[in-house]
Parts: sequence; C-alpha cells; structure tokens
Amino acid sequence: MYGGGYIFDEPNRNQLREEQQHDEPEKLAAFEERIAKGEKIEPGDWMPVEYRRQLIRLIEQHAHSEIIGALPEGTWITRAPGFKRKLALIAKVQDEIGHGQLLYNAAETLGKSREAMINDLLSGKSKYSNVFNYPAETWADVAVIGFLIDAAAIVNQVANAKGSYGPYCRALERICYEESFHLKQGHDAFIELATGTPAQKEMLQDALNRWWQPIMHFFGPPDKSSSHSEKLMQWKVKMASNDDMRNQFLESYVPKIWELGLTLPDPALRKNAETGRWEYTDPDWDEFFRVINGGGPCNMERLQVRKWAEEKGRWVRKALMKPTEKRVLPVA
Ligand SMILES: CC(C)(COP(=O)(O)OP(=O)(O)OC[C@H]1O[C@@H](n2cnc3c(N)ncnc32)[C@H](O)[C@@H]1OP(=O)(O)O)[C@@H](O)C(=O)NCCC(=O)NCCSC(=O)Cc1ccccc1
Repeated sequence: MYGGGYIFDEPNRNQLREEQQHDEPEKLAAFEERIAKGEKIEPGDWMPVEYRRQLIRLIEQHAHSEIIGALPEGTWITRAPGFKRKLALIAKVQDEIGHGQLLYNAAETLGKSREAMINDLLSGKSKYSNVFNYPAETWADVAVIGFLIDAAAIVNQVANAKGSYGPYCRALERICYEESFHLKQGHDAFIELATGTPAQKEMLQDALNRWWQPIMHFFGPPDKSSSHSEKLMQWKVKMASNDDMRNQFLESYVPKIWELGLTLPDPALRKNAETGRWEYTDPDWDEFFRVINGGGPCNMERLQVRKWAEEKGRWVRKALMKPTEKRVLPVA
C-alpha cells in the first residue's frame, strides 16, 4: 500500500455527505441549465454529488490508465530499434506519466486525494484501461499501441475535451496536443513495418491480430449495456457514446490499415453504405469484463510493478513532506 501516510481525507467525505443533503431540486435545475448552455463547471461551483462521484471515477480511471499504460511500451525502451526510436519512445513514455499527473490533479479538484486514488489502484478497487493488461511481445506491438491505441485515445479525448468539467477539459486539451505527436511516432513505426521485409510485415500482422479485440473493447461496452453513459452524456462529461466513438475510430483507421495490405481478424468488418456505420462481429464481452476486473494476462504483473515503484519511492515522498505531515495514517 501507498505508505506515505495518506488517506481519503475525512473533511472531503464530510463535504460530500453535506452536499448530498443539499442536492435540492432548484440547485439541480440551475446546474443542468448551465450544462445545457455549454458553460464549464469549475471546482468551487455547486454540483450534484453524483456528478462529482462520476467525474472522480472517470478521471481517476483515466489517470491510472496513463500510468499503467506507460508500462507495456516502457519495457521496449532499451530494445527499440535504433537510437532515434529509443529517444522518441523515452519521450513518449515520459509524456504518458505526465498525462497521469495532469489527470490526478484534475481529479483532486473534486476532493479525492491523489494518495487515496493510488491506494485504490493498488488494491484493485479502481479500474484502468483494458488494453494495458496485455503483453507487448514484439516491437510490432509497440507500433500498434503507438498508432492505434493512441488514435483510439485521441478519438475519446478530443470529444470529451469539449465537455462540462473545466479542469478535466483543460487537461484533455493539453494531452491531445501531445498525443498527436505520439500518434505520429506510432504511425511512422507502423508504416515502416508494413512496408518492410516479409518478416516485418508478418510480425505486424500478428500484432494486429492479437490487439484487434482489445482495441474494439477500448471504447467500452455497447451502448445498450453501458451503465454510466446516459447520465454522463446528459451532463456532458461524455460527449459521444461508446458505440459512436468506436464507429468514429473504425471510420478513420480501418481504411488506413487496409490500404497497407494488412487484414483485420474480423470477416464481418465492413462499412454499411446505407447507414454509413461500420458493422463488425461483437468482440467477446465476457473477456472484456474478465480483463477489467483483474483477470487479464498481465493485470497482476502491472500492479506488482506499480506496488514496487510505490515502495521504492516512499522515502522520496517522505523526504518531501513537511515534518508535521510525516506521521503515518491508516489506509482507508
Ligand atoms: C469510454 C469510457 C472508457 C467508458 O465509459 P463509462 O461510461 O465510464 O463506462 P461504461 O458504463 O460504458 O462501462 C461500464 C464499466 O466498464 C468499465 N469500462 C468501460 N470501458 C473500459 C475500458 N476500456 N477499460 C476498463 N474499464 C472499462 C467502466 O469503467 C465501468 O466500470 P465501473 O462501473 O467504473 O466499475 C470512459 O470511462 C472514458 O471516456 N474514460 C476516459 C478516457 C480513458 O479513461 N481512457 C483510457 C485510456 S488513455 C490512453 O490510452 C493513453 C495511452 C495510450 C497509449 C499508451 C499509454 C497511454
């Protein structure tokens, strides 16, 4: 556990309870009117308890995804082919950690401490993106992550940057600038393999086959079984539904993959000319829920690495604390 002596602050818990009692209809109506007008909600503004709770959940999961998301690519820094690719990968992985910091800051404005968030990650209480629970077996996996997972993240983040909560939107705007650089480096590595030797192309095709289902899962369950979408879209936290984002990703990237002579492991994948929407075989949603609930191939390994890093970094955090903060509090 995060042993720097941190818990979910009691004052914040009390604040949440207090606000719950004040979720009065007039305040709620005024809040929803502001959302409808496209105004940004800022940390000091009144907000329904459920809006706060949902934002903490979503932003916290996003932050964890960035931190854990650095791990599969991070293991390739020393093995990236050539000095330039090593440098670019170091910069990219560093950016992902920076994105995690920006997002933890945004979530903290809602009253949950960073330490409580890290504790919830390490205990398995909080989720993070399904995709980072798979191994990066070859250099081609890094190219697929850098191109297609970054692309998927950009589709989601560009949309939600226009959402209602100011600190989250501002963090997303900055993240999107950096992600567009990541996409370029991923695309470059992807093209090099796709247009390289038969062995390189085969390695890329193999990585694509393995990553396709996790990427389809990335946007979340189908709209009909998405538990949070309705409320989050009403409150303009999510600016497009899971299926719409998945469709937008397919629209932008499937043609690019096919143009390179690569295939995707779904014979039903095609654009319906009449509806303008992409059709596909439903990915295995049981596998998705298994992975996001801790049963993926790398969940245990990912959390072990984070726990190790927290343990090893404890003395640094302690050294940076004010003497009065150095007492160890029980973990929530
Ligand atoms: C769209 C969605 C992901 C899910 O919509 P919601 O309305 O929130 O949920 P919904 O009701 O549809 O689902 C029901 C349950 O399923 C959970 N679940 C769903 N999908 C996933 C999933 N894929 N993975 C794990 N869990 C998932 C969901 O939490 C809920 O469980 P709960 O009730 O909490 O226990 C939303 O949370 C979002 O936009 N998040 C912000 C963006 C974000 O986090 N991006 C992360 C990647 S950043 C990146 O990649 C950068 C990078 C690139 C390369 C290298 C390194 C880094």
